[in-house]
Amino acid sequence: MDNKDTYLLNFKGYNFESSFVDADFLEYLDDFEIRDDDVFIITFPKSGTTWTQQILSLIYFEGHRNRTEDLATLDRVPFFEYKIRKTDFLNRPSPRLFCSHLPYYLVPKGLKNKKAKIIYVYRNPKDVMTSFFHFSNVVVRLEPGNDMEHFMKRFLDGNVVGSRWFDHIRGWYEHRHDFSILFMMYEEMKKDLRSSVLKISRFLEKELSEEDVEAIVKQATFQNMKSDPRANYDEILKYEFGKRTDEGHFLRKGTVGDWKHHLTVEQNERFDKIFQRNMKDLPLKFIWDLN
Ligand SMILES: Nc1ncnc2c1ncn2[C@@H]1O[C@H](COP(=O)(O)OS(=O)(=O)O)[C@@H](OP(=O)(O)O)[C@H]1O
Repeated sequence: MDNKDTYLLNFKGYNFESSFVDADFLEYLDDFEIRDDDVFIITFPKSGTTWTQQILSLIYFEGHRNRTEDLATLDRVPFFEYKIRKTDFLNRPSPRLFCSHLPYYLVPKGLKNKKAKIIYVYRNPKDVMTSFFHFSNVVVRLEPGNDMEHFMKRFLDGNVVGSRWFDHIRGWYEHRHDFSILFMMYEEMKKDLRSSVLKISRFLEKELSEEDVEAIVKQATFQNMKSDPRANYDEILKYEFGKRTDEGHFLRKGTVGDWKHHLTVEQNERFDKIFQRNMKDLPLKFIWDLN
């Protein structure tokens, strides 16, 4: 392990956020005991983790009725590798729901039993980078004072939490046959949330009534999640971790194509060239804009 930056912890070539990670747990990841009914959301940061946490929590907890209890989405679908809460989430009763940013090669080997399920959510990387830039420079100030040029270099070089975006998605895609995995695209979720909820519930073999679906879709919209403190990290970051500034929100815009307002023409062309070089043989489709 080595510390390239104060907030990055590199373990086996992958960058973690150092403040929430337990080095002993990382050593034990491979052997962590997976149960057949475990469900993992896996993402590169800023690709739709919180959104899918909310959908999953509603499918499993109480999607069919109003959410009355106080439990945050994060507590229903906690992070696997990050100790964000003190509770022992790992030993919860089944079914355990987790979210994670791990690369394919660091997840517990038990996931290869193909019984436990993985939902991998991906998003076009220009919007991922834009969202990440905002989060790191405005919401929590991991990298105060940096401009997009500086951040883009870090993002493309993989000097961010999650390491290189290209490696993360390629790894998971190329090893998809080793796992029981559903690929979801942020932009498709944005285009048609209802179909996305149905796709996820079918994959999880969870039957939903018409009423359930309506309630889940309603509670998983950007506006609803932004105004419900249980469904976003604004209060958690501010009052529990003391990390959040008063500027910006964890749920910032939730749109497709906002990168156009943040990248110069030259930066965009440079990004495209690097994207082509890294992705040309990967048959995944991307949506860069929804207009
Ligand atoms: N319901 C809903 N609809 C549309 N978009 C949504 C929704 N919930 C979260 N988001 C957007 O997802 C971005 C945050 O990504 P993550 O949740 O993956 O972040 S993290 O990795 O957990 O830190 C961040 O994107 P940006 O708004 O572009 O910054 C969130 O706004």
